[in-house]
Amino acid sequence: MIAVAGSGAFGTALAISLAATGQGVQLWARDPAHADEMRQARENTRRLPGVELPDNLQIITELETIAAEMPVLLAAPMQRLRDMLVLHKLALGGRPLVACCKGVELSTGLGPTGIIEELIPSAKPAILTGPSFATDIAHGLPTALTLACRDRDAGRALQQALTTPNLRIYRTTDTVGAELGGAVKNVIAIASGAVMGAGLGESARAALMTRGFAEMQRMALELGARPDTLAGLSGFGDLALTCTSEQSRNYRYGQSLGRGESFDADITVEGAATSRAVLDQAREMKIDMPITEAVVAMLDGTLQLRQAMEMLLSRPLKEE
Ligand SMILES: NC(=O)C1=CN([C@@H]2O[C@H](COP(=O)(O)OP(=O)(O)OC[C@H]3O[C@@H](n4cnc5c(N)ncnc54)[C@H](OP(=O)(O)O)[C@@H]3O)[C@@H](O)[C@H]2O)C=CC1
Ligand SMILES: O=C(CO)COP(=O)(O)O
Repeated sequence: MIAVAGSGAFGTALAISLAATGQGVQLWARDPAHADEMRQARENTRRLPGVELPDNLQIITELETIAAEMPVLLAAPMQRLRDMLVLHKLALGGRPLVACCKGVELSTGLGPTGIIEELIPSAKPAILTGPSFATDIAHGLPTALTLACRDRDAGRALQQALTTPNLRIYRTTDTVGAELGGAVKNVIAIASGAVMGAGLGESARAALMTRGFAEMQRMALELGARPDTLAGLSGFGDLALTCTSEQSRNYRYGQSLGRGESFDADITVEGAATSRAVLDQAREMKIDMPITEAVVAMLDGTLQLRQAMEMLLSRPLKEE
């Protein structure tokens, strides 16, 4: 038995995938009307339309009903994770909590496991991240993810619990690397989408992805991440997926910036707030992150895409 808190696209997809092992899965929705809709339609029409919810997936609206010590996957957006934990602190304590969000909190500079540690010290924090689109997971397409947990034994148990026939889980204790890979790749995906939206070409995108990967490494290694984590699913893997697929909301958001079009403000775009949080931290640590800086300036409207490209191309020539 396992529980997923948050019935957005990703939480629902993970719940469906976990249910495919035959075990009971509880999926928590914060909005009772949404829960009722899902119970009646056996589908999450709001967030993940077109996929049936299996019979062994139970929709719940009270986190207090989840059995003690059972792991809970936390599938709220990054900037909402704190609110969710504050509200449900008692129900979530004393168990493994697996963050399924990507990013850095704007108000504190913390990643998901840092927020869990701060608010629910009795929990065992972990993060599930890596290249995967919710619809792919929900349709049972093969996917590989990284589970990062500083507690080695808890990490092993979670790896077993979260593996499904189509979802292969790799394990690490490097939460810093796993979190930063997932956070920075969304910033670079916005930049990649902008370059493609403006018609600057695939060669420019490849350069941006590579130099974006260098930014990811610069910050993460300084913070103690391991190089192999960044080269793995949660870093390079997710960067490659998100910077090249129109399934990605961060990429599509970037495309609309590049085309000078507006974008639906209700769509979750984690890289927007995270780019600002990463840049704040980079400035504090005196780390050079020019692509992140350009993304933030474009989001603030202080720089147009063409100017951003000129800025990046006119930087002093240096060794790779
Ligand atoms: N979608 C994907 O393909 C993937 C997503 N992720 C990550 O998963 C995370 C969630 O994204 P995703 O599921 O796609 O987002 P969605 O936009 O589909 O859904 C967001 C969900 O979070 C809920 N929520 C919002 N605020 C709160 C809150 N304060 N407390 C509790 N729940 C809240 C929403 O509830 P309500 O509906 O009631 O508003 C909704 O169910 C992101 O960090 C994303 O990067 C990772 C890999 C793949
Ligand atoms: O994280 C993801 C793919 O791994 C999903 O990307 P988006 O949030 O950009 O849709």
